[in-house]
Amino acid sequence: MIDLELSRELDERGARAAAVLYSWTRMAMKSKKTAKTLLKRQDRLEGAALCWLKDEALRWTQRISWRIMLTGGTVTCAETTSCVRSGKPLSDTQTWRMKISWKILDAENAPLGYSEDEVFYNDPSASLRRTASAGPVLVRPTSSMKGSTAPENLLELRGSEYTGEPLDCDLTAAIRKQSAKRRIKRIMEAEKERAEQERIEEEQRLKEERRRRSDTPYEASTKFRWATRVVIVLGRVLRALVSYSADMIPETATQRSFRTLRDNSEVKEILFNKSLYQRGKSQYAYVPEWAKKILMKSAMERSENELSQLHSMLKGLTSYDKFTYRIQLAMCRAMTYLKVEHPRVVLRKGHIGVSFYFIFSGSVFVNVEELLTKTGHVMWHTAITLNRGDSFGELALLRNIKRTASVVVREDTELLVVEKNVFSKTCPRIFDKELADKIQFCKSLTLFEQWTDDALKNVCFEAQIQEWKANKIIVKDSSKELEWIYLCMQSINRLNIIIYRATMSESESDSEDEVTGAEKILEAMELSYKDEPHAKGDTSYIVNEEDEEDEDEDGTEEKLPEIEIVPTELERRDKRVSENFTELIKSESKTGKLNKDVVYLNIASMKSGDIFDVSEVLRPTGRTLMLVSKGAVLLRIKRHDFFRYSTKQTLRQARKVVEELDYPPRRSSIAHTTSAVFGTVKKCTASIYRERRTREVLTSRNLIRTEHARGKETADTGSCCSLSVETGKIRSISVICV
Ligand SMILES: Nc1ncnc2c1ncn2[C@@H]1O[C@@H]2COP(=O)(O)O[C@H]2[C@H]1O
Repeated sequence: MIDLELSRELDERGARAAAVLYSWTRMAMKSKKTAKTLLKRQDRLEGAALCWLKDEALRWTQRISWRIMLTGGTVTCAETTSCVRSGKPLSDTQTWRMKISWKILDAENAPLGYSEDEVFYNDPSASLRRTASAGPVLVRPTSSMKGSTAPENLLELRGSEYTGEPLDCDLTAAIRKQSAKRRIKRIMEAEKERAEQERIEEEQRLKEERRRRSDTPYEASTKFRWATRVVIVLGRVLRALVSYSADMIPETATQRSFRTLRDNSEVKEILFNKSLYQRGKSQYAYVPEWAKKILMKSAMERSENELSQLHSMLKGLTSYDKFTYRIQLAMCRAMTYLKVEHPRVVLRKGHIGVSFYFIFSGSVFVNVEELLTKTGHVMWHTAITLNRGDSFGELALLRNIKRTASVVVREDTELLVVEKNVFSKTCPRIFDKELADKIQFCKSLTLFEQWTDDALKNVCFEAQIQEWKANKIIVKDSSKELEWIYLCMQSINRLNIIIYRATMSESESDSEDEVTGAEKILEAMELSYKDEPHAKGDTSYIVNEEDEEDEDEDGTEEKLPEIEIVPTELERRDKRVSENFTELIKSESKTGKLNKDVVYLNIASMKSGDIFDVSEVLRPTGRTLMLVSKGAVLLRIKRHDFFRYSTKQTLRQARKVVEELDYPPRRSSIAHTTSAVFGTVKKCTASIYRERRTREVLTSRNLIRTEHARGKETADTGSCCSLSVETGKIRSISVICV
C-alpha cells in the first residue's frame, strides 16, 4: 500500500530537489563552463540537493513506528547528465531518483526481510512498481487511509503491526547530532585531505625550490666558466689579430723613432699638440661635443642650421677648403665622426676602399712598401705624416683600386669620414681639376711633348703635388731614389739647390784646417736661409721667373723678389717629414764623416719646369745627388708609371732632350770642379781662413756669401772662401768651399 499523500509529498520534494538541481545546472550553464566542468559541478549539485532531501527525509522517518536512522543517501536525476550536456532545462516531470540508506535503531521491532536501502522514484509507475516490490519500508496507514495525518497512523511497516508507540523525542536530536558529527567528520576529513594535499604540494614546492636554489649556483658557475672560456678565446683571437696586424704592417723607422720620443719622459712633456696653442688659425682643436651630436645624426636629420655650424667648424682645414661651398655642404650632411686611438690602423694596403677621411685632430703615418733592389726584400717605410687638415683615402675611391698604402695613427686622432657613395658623387670634380693642372704642367715640358693625352693622364693620376719648406732635404741620395721623378712646378723664393756629395780620397783629407773650413761653409749655406721669410715656414712667397732672370743679369742678390700668393689648388696635398739639411750636416760632423772625407757642392738650381736628375732617370750612372728645398712646389711622378706609359719614340725623344740639356752637369765637369776645390782647400791655412772670416762677418750680414757669376772663376787660391764656376750649359752653379 502506498500512502499517496506521502508519495505525493515525496514527489513534490523530489521535484523541488530536481528544480534546485536544475537551477544550479542553469547557473552553471550560464557561466559557460565546459561539459566536463559542469559534470563535476553536477556532483556537487546533487550533493547539495541530497542534503536538502536528507533533512526532508529525516522529518518523515520520525513518523514511522520503528525507529531508523538515516545514515546516508544520494539523489540523482536520471536526465540531469543529458540535460547538462545538452544544456536543456530540466522539467519538473522528469525522472529523479533518491537512494537513502538508514540504520534500524530498534531492531527488535524491525520487520523481517527488511533491507536497509530503499530507492524512490518520482516516476509514478516506477514508484509504484518499486514501492510494491520493495521489501522494507513504506507506508500503510493503520486506521484511516484518507485524511489521516497523525504519524502513528500514517506509516505502517508492511507485514508488521503498528505499535503506536510514542516517538522518541531525543531521536531527532540524536540523529541530528550524529548527522552533524558525521558532517563535521566529513568536513574534517575533507579538511584533513586538503591539508594533506596542501602539505604534499608545499613539500613538492619546497623540494622544487630547494632544487632550484641548488641549481642556481650551479648555473652561475657554469655561466662563469663559459664566460671565462669566451674571454680566453677572444683574447687569443685578438692577440693573433694584433700579431697578424703587426706582421702585416711592421713598424717603420719613423714610427719607431717617434715611439722612442714618446716613451722618453723628458721629451714627452714637450710633445704637445701645437694646434691647441695656435691663435686664430683654429678655433677648435678637437671636435666639440655639439658637433659630435650633429655628426651622430643621420644625414636627413641634420638641419640647415646644423650644417652651417659644421661648415664653420671645418672651414680653415686645408683639404676641406679645396672643395666648393656646395660640395662642402654635401659632405657636412653626410660625414660621420670617428675617433681612432693610438696605435690603431685606420686602413690597410690592399683592402677595398670604402671611405675618405679628413684629419680634424691628431696625425697619422702613411706607410708604404719599398722594394730593396739589392737584397730583394720588401721594407715598410713612412712616406708621409699627415696632420690636422690633411685628408687621405681618395685614391682607392677615385680609381676603384685597392688601398695603395696603410695608414696608422700616430696619436689619438679624430677623423671625419665621408662614405664612398657621397664621395663619388661630389668630390671627383676637385680631383679632376687637380689632375687637369698636373696634365697642363706636364704638357708645357719638352720632355712630354710627344706624349698622348691618355698616357699623360695615366701618369698624372698618381702623381702628387707637394709643397716643401726651405732647408728640407727632398731627395737625400738620388742613387737610392727609385720611386719618383721630381719636377719643379714652382720655385718659391728663388731656387732649389742640387748638391753634389763628393768624397775625398784619403791622401787629400788629412788636413785639420780644411776640415774646419768645409764644415763652416756648410753651416754658412744653411745660415743664409735662416734670415729669409720662407725659412720660417711661410710659404706664401713665390718668385717671378722674370725677376729671377733680371736678378741674374744684374748679379745682385740683395734685391728682394716680388711675391705672389700660391694658388689654392696648388696648396700642399701632402708633406713629408724629412730631414733638415742643417741637421744632416750637424749629425755628419758629429760622427766625423763630414770632417774626414765629405764635401757638399752646390752644382745646380732648379727652376720651374726643371726635372731633378732626369739624365740619371734615363741612363743611371749611380752618381749621388741631393736635392734640398729653398721652398718649392714639386710634382712628383712615379718612375714606374713614366716608363710604363712611355713609348719607344717618347723615350728616344726624352734622351735627346736630356742630352742637349745636360742638366745638372755630368760627372766629369763636377769631378773637375771638385778636385779644383779640394786642391784649393789644401792650400788654405787655418789662420788665413779665420782672419778672412772675421772680416766678412763684420762687413756682411751673411757670414759667407755665395756668389753667382757667369764665365768667371773667382776662386782665390789660399784665401778664397767662395768659388763660382760657369760651365756653359749650366744656368747657375755655385760651388761652395773654403
Ligand atoms: N706616397 C703617398 N703620399 C701621400 N699620400 C699617400 C701616399 N701613398 C698613399 N697615400 C694616401 O694614403 C691612402 C691609402 O689609401 P688610398 O690608396 O685610398 O689613398 C691613399 C692616399 O690618400
